[in-house]
Amino acid sequence: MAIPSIPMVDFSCFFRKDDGNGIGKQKIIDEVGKACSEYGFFQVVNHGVPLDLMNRALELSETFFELSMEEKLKCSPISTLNPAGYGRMGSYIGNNERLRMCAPGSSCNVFPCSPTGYRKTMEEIFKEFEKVSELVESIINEFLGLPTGFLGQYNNERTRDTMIAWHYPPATDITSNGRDEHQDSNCITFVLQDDVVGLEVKKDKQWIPIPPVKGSLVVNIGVILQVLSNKRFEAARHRVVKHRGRSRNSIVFFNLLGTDKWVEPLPQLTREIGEAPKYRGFVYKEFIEVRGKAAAVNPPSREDLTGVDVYEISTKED
Ligand SMILES: O=C(O)CCC(=O)C(=O)O
Ligand SMILES: [Fe+2]
Repeated sequence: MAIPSIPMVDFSCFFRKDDGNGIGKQKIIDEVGKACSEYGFFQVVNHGVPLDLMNRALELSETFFELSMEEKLKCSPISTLNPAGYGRMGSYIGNNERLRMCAPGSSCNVFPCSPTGYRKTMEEIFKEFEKVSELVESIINEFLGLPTGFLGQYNNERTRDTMIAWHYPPATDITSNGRDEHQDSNCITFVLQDDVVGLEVKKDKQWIPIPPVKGSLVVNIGVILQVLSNKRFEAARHRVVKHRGRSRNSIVFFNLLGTDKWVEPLPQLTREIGEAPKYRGFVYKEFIEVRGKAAAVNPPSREDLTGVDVYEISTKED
């Protein structure tokens, strides 16, 4: 049986002045909506993030992760509560590594002096990711038939957004595990991958590889949009499998919600059209706490498996 592939969408008409009567944009809105409903994933080209900036960010990240451990550890988070900085998954050398950053200008950011220009490049691409995430959010807003600008006004705290540069050393005989199967706990995620395969999405119990395509970004839906959309969209489960011969670098941008936000299936997609909500409402930070507690019980790498199922309203009759 042929392995299906996730849809590729071209956003160029959103950057042209001559889209006639908007037919081109409507086609893209429909394609994005269909991809989010069927896969929770798509790839996008002509998204507005400059290609040379994407290449530079990946190259500089690769150079950073090649530095000595002593140098990299100088970028450790400034406190245990600090989200930004260098970290390894597990304690042994050769394991997956990451450099996490908060919004440019945030006092929690820790950047290396070398390679030169790394900080500037990462801050630049962070800003570009913010723009493309606002565009995708507005496309989703249209597809769901919400009042113009509704999702943008609801999800209006950009200071919480996060970006992670990942480095996955090659697979060994002991492990090929890059990231365990998980759902993202945010609204929308953007992945810039280098040319090494590894990212996979689960669809109908089958793992579908997401091939690297030069100049493209991978977009995936997080659990918050799954709840808001009353499960019209699924936050697909995905994982990273390490390559046998090569290391892989990616830069992942997470569009996150303010921690005090109330999350529930939107009334426009439930009450107002006579549809039963599939989830109970919750405050976003409550969900983060639930996940944190689960992580304390389960091995930490399984943390992301805890989804929003705990808020699901059972439709079975007792
Ligand atoms: O590195 C990647 O391609 C994806 C990583 C990922 O799924 C995540 O950080 O949530
Ligand atoms: Fe993820």
